[in-house]
Amino acid sequence: MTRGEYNEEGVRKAVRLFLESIGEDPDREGLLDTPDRIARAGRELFSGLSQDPKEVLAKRFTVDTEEMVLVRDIELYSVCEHHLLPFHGVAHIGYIPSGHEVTGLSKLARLVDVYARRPQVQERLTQQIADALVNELHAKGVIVVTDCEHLCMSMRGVKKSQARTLTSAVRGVMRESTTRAEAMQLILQPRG
Ligand SMILES: Nc1nc2c(ncn2[C@@H]2O[C@H](COP(=O)(O)OP(=O)(O)OP(=O)(O)O)[C@@H](O)[C@H]2O)c(=O)[nH]1
Ligand SMILES: [Zn+2]
Repeated sequence: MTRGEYNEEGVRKAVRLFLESIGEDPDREGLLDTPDRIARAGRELFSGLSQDPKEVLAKRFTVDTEEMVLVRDIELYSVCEHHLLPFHGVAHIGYIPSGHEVTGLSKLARLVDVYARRPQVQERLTQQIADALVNELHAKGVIVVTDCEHLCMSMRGVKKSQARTLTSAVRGVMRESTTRAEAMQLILQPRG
């Protein structure tokens, strides 16, 4: 299925209809600019839909290592596809490069955003990050762990504000127990 372009006018109309439908007056002063604000904010919040992870990981360089690279506590903000409410937390990404080929550290954080800035479920987000590192960077092994709070579980519904959801995706040589244990130890290590 092909995706459409982001349509600001469509979002403006939908937000106006939404406001009317919840019993609000979209023409009262405080709400007059809201459809336009949401249309502009949505362009940013859902920008990942039009971004290609290949481009994010296209620039690479060589470093004399085939040891694990791990960036942890990468902030992430996404929107759950069931309620369109935010879920947010952190991603930890570890990978073992292939042929000394690495990506810039910031690109790992950009990769998180490519997949987070779209309607998501946490499990898929985690897997997509891991798969991009295998497919585009040809990483020999990858571990991605995400740790998030879902507002659909805290501000409504079951209202469990302390609940955190952790999901992981492990690929290639990172599945071996010693390598995986090393990565988990780095992820769980208290901040120094
Ligand atoms: N597996 C998974 N579930 C999610 C995620 N984000 C939200 N959910 C869940 O999606 C489910 C949707 O359940 P439904 O029964 O269709 O919707 P609902 O009636 O609004 O459910 P409640 O939240 O239990 O009130 C809920 O259990 C949410 O907690 C996610 O990233 N992964
Ligand atoms: Zn939800």
